[in-house]
Amino acid sequence: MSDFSPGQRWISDGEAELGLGTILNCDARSVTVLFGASQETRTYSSQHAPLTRVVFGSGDRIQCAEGWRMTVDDSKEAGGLIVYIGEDDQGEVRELPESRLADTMQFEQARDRLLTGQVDRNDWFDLRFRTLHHHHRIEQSPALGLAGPRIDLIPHQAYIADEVARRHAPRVLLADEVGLGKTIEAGLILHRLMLTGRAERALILVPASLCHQWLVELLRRFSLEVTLLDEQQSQAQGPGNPFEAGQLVLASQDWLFANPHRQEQAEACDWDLLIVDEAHHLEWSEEAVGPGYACVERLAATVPGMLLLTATPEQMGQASHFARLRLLDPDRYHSLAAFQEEERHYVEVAAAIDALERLPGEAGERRAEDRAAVAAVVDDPDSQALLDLLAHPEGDADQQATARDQLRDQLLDRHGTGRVMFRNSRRHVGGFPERRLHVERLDLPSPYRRVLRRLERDEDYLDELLIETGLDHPEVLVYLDAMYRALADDPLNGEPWWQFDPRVTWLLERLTELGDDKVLVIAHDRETALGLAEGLRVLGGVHAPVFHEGLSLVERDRAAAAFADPEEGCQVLVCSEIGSEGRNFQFCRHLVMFDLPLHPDQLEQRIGRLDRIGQRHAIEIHAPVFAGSPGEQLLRWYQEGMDAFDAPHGLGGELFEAFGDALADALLDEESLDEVIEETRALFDSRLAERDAGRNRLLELNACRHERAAATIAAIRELDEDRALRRYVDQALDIFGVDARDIGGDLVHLRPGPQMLDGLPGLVKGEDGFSATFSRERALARDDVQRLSWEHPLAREMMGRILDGTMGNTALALLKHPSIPGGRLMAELVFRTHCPAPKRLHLNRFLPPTAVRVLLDESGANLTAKVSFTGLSKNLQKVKKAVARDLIKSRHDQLRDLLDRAEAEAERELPSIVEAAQARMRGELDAELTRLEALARRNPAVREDELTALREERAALDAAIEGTRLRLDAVRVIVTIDENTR
Ligand SMILES: Nc1ncnc2c1ncn2[C@@H]1O[C@H](COP(=O)(O)OP(=O)(O)OP(=O)(O)O)[C@@H](O)[C@H]1O
Repeated sequence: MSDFSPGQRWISDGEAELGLGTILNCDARSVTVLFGASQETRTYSSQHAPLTRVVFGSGDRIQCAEGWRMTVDDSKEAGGLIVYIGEDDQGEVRELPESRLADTMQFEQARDRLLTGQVDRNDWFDLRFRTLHHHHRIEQSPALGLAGPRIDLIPHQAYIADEVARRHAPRVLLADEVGLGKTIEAGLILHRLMLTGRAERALILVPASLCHQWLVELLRRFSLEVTLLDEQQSQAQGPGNPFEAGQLVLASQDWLFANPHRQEQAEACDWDLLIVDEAHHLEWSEEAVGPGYACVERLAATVPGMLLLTATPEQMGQASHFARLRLLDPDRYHSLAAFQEEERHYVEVAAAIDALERLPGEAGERRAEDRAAVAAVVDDPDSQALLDLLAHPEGDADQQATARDQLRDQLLDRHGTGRVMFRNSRRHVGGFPERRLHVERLDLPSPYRRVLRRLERDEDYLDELLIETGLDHPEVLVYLDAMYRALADDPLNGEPWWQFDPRVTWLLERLTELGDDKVLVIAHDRETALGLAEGLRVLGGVHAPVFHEGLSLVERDRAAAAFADPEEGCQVLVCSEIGSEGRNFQFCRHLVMFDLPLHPDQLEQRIGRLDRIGQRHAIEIHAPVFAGSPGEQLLRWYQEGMDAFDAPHGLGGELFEAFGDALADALLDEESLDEVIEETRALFDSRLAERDAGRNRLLELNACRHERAAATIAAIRELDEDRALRRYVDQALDIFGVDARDIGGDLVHLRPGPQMLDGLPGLVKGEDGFSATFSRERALARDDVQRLSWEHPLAREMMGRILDGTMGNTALALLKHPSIPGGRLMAELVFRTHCPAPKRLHLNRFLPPTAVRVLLDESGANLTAKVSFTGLSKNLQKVKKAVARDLIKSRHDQLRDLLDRAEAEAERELPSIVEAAQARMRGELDAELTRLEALARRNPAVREDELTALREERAALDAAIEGTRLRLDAVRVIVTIDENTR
């Protein structure tokens, strides 16, 4: 006999998402149900229909198909149908037959699901509670967003990422020396902003040659999937705005800067962050603004956050450097003259910081001098008090250490470009390999000699040559092969340059000598690189891929990969100057400068391909030069004028500006060259001394504050070593149906199981899955292995699905306990704080969803403090769903009562949660606000909009936290059974 009658409301146990069903017809064999909200009809066997009758009780809110709502007081039955009686929102008493209930009524809340008999597996409930617990912990970690990426923990990077990513709409210039990890820093900042909800959309503009490297780094190291956009992709997108194609869009500067229509489309989008790599190419001068600069300037006017990356900020001159700072903050950087004046003052500040480190020191003149040096730059009573404490001869050592740190931080905060620009140098970071220069003097071959001799004899010939070749000065003198090619019409210049140029045979010999060692060759010009590769092939049978700006991305990546492969790869890669910029070749230690660049920063860029984090050997720089040629003079200028091959010093740009023209004129005249070298050296030495004392010293001190870096790294390590992660992930994978197999060596292979829930990142049914490890070190050693962390997309997806969905929000379990008789009921309820606020406020750092657990026995006594979640959970036994549903039906009213009581118990906890969150928020933001306000009075690098944003943020957070409510998140019914029940 069936219990069904037409018009009754039932819900599907297996497909609750269909919504509320209505019985259409039924007989002894089958029952047909219409699910109106989803327009689906299902027919089941009457005996085994997976359906649960929906019955509401007193206090439940229900909705009529016409839209009005009421709170149920009572119910009656008429012709097999329930009629609910209660008050509508106007206070009017109404009746509502169940057949008139809205089809769309949601059963997502734990209470509704439980009372309509929808119970999940017991272990899902466990996982839900644990998810809430861990999520609450992780969201408050100071390492959030920095702990997941697969990178080594390097202090200056951790410091910059933490300092920048905590700011509102950060706008900074990341200007570490070549190869110190600016891409990694930008990736970390982006990752943290994304994870904390402070940024959702970013546009990343990089030179074409680096697009693929960025794409791979962001994916492999940060698990960030970006959309690579080019003209072909844009056209394939159809008529819409192609920049809307993804949250993170990566595009080549070469493409965008040349394409006004695409620029307009990029500007029309809402971005939170703009990242521009190799930003020294954005040219600006008072007379002319380059197309790249103009494009970025327009974007900068609307995009709130901006990261500009360059290793050589002054490569295009100081004015151009200033112009880039202006992009970041036009109010602060309005006058180049004022900026230069400010920079002069940094020497004084750096001296004060050095003096500070020595105080109190021995009594005497030195102490007085040091004190005076600090006093000269201190102009407020607080700092003065710190100085007094520090300089006191009998002061307490610990207090003095704290005062020293505080005063140093204040001085760094208040002076210089430190807030806007971060520049770490090798000198400051330490631990980089030695560089060794090997110069090979070769005889000038006659075709080159012919022209140079004539130049020496005939003063007018240079002009003629420039016109004839179309080359610039001094390129025509330094790149003799290019000059030779340009004179191709000369009947004497019949054979290709590489046939007679001794650098080619010299290189072939070097390659043989070096055996298996990889060799990177850089030549200034693309034609030289191509010709050289041909020469190597024809004259020596050596295959050398060429890497230059004319190649497509795919071709370039193929060439780089062919070189990188440790076993199969070729020994040598020939690159042109621009083609190699930003690329990672630290697996190689021999660099051949086939010729020399004309700008010291380009020289440094070349060496930087190898001298990068991860380089384990001394770097061997091989430079073949023609004896007595302009190329050799240029080498002397670099070597004798500025020790350019020894280590980066960041002064090249200034020296080039001062002496570049004189050098060009002196390349054919040894005597005047000696003078240029002497003058260059003098300026270099004095700038070096100033740098150590002044601007760069300040920048360096500011680019990595060691205590903060250490604290950030400690917080990351804490998450790395969190043993709960492995337990949690194992449990979650099991529940989501992912097979996890230990494959040794700290590795686990994850494969989709037959019952896997769909849509997990990296796991597609029928495919193989991926290998992963929890160990940072293992993940760094193996590119093919992913690193599992709390921030891995798979962990985040599983946690998100649980927290945002209904999974495990109801359960029923049995408890067998010697001291509790059978047949008793308990309810374990988990309430969760609910505090709606815009994502960008990142409210979770102060008040992440917080669980309040309440355990009641059937009399309503609160057992929460006596019985812990884990203590209880491990003694519970699972039960079949059908049995669970019957048990719930039979204890319906009692359960409703317990749910109401529990709510009142939980509410008692709310004020202390709110108070604590408010205290945390105020403690942190008030301190930050006070610091910024104090700073803003002295350092114009603090933007007014930063202050306003912080004040608004504090007010918005205060209001949001104040409005926190508790909601029932999950409920588990526990029924006790006798000891001897099996
Ligand atoms: N924390 C890190 N962990 C692992 N590898 C790193 C880390 N930092 C940097 N590297 C590696 O060092 C190399 C240089 O880093 P990156 O490319 O970010 O430097 P850069 O400063 O942007 O260089 P360039 O000035 O040439 O553009 C890259 O191969 C990068 O993967």
